[in-house]
Amino acid sequence: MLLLGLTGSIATGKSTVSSMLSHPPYSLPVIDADLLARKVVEPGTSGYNSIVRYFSPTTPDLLLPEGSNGASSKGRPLNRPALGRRVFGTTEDRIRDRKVLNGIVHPAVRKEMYKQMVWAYLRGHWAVVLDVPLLFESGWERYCGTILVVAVTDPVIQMKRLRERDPHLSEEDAKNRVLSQGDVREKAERVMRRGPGRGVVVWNDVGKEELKREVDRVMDEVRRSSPKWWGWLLWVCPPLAGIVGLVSWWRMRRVQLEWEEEKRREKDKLR
Ligand SMILES: CC(C)(COP(=O)(O)OP(=O)(O)OC[C@H]1O[C@@H](n2cnc3c(N)ncnc32)[C@H](O)[C@@H]1O)[C@@H](O)C(=O)NCCC(=O)NCCS
Ligand SMILES: Nc1ncnc2c1ncn2[C@@H]1O[C@H](COP(=O)(O)OP(=O)(O)OP(=O)(O)O)[C@@H](O)[C@H]1O
Repeated sequence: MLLLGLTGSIATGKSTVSSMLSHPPYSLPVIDADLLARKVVEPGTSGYNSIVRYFSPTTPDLLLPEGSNGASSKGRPLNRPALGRRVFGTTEDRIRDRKVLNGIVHPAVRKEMYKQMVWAYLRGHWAVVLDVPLLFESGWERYCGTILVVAVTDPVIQMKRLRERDPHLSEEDAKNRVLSQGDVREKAERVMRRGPGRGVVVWNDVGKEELKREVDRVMDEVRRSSPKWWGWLLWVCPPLAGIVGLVSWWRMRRVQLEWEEEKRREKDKLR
């Protein structure tokens, strides 16, 4: 089964693309990391308790008021925009707090993702989509046979779509969110290093019709490098699937390390 990583940056169109991939003619199962990241911090979970322990002394509005939607005997839900204001941004304390939050949420999300991947494999799907906004930042890159980056060439389009979709965000909040992630154009360049069919970019600067055509174009490329019959062969022969998975992991790890080394060298030159 092909692990098809789907990433990009905030509001570049990942959810729109994942919805296209989950419908015919693709009908692929989608594992949505954002959705899981919400589930693992619901009141009563250990993720919720850790967040409340660390953030509540310094964030008075961390929880939604009593009687709000989702409140139960297990506690009041997190006030996500307030927590977002605490962790998104480029100052030292925001970066530190973001790391703390990631350290609480990411391991729990990974566990849920493993469970859903096994389930998709048992059901015989030729591929499963891993919709992970922070795919490169969280180290998932090497596990994916193919990575699809949804990108826009113009950051103004990204900000405009973000503010139209989330009108509750101020311009500063929206900027802080965009700046909290790696540049999507750099992600697009990075993914191409993986080679044809292993790294693909869907450009999403124009309308949704054009986006659909872009998705069809890149999925043709993915299918050519990972045809259905190959998926079936791996399914009926789990040891072969294990070997192929290991080889792919090793090759993609090399691509990842080479990229990181190159970026380190570039930074050193600027010092
Ligand atoms: C800070 C939180 C509570 C804000 O919640 P809110 O509902 O306002 O935003 P939402 O979760 O829908 O995220 C929107 C987008 O922000 C970006 N984003 C989310 N978390 C992070 C992060 N830690 N670093 C950089 N970007 C992030 C992603 O592109 C995401 O798609 C929430 O984003 C969170 O818990 N983040 C930490 C967990 C995480 O990394 N989630 C991403 C997938 S694993
Ligand atoms: N080609 C397009 N033309 C016009 N609007 C678009 C296009 N693609 C996406 N959008 C809109 O832009 C907004 C952001 O798209 P989407 O939610 O798919 O992004 P995302 O990358 O999943 O965001 P996030 O990282 O916040 O989850 C949505 O309101 C969506 O309808």
